[in-house]
Amino acid sequence: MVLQFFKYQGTGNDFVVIDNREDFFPKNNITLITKLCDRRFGVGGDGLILLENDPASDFKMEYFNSDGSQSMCGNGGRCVVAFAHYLGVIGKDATFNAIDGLHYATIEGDIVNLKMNDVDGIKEKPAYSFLDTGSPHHVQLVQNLNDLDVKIEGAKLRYGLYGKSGSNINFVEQSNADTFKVRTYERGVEDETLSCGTGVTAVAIAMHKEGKTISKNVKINAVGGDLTISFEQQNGSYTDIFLKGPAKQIYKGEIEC
Ligand SMILES: N[C@@H](CCC[C@H](N)C(=O)O)C(=O)O
Repeated sequence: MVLQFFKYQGTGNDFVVIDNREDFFPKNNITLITKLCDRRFGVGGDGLILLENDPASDFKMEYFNSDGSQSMCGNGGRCVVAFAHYLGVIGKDATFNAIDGLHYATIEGDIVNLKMNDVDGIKEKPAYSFLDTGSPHHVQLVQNLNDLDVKIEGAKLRYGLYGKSGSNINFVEQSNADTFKVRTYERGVEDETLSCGTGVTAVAIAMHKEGKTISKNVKINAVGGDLTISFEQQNGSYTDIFLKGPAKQIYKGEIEC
């Protein structure tokens, strides 16, 4: 089988993206998914995204981590909106279904502003917060973020604290009143990625909840680029959450599978 693919990145979180509106892709074939995401034997990427038809919205995003597991991906969501725009499936805005439900997004140039689901049930512990922004996230403030071995320290927490299903692990350092540097260990990739959209969303909300910032327009410097998270807060719940930043096509190609 020859597969046509596109490669996208959102602040360095990179994805193999496939137009599956004709429903040809064998989604149960985990070996194929892991091969496509393999950086030596395949195309390479932190995950695979299928754009599909959806009866209730403009399209559906099926997201797979590079190990074949599934969850919500914020940067993937921004990239699939850019892909839908490139294909002519959407104009300047879109609604699409994902594993965590319906999302709204706008696109202007290569900037995608993606609405995330409301967040509540934030668990605050002395050393960290845990919350779900479509995917589960541990958020922990650290000193000397640049010197941290994120793969080693992230894996310890991912497996040690969260059992089999695990969590993504975000390490954070505050830069100023409304800006934070973030490095993320992603479950399903089992390594540090250059950016994680649901992760930086979790960081912005956790930092606001912990009182580290009073801003509702939080700036994040991820390793692969900058993102902005805006939100409202009502009775302990976070609503109107938007994740904004660049999403770009890098190249397209074909692979024999
Ligand atoms: N990179 C993603 C998150 C992808 C899912 C995550 N690895 C999980 O399995 O929970 C993002 O941008 O949000």
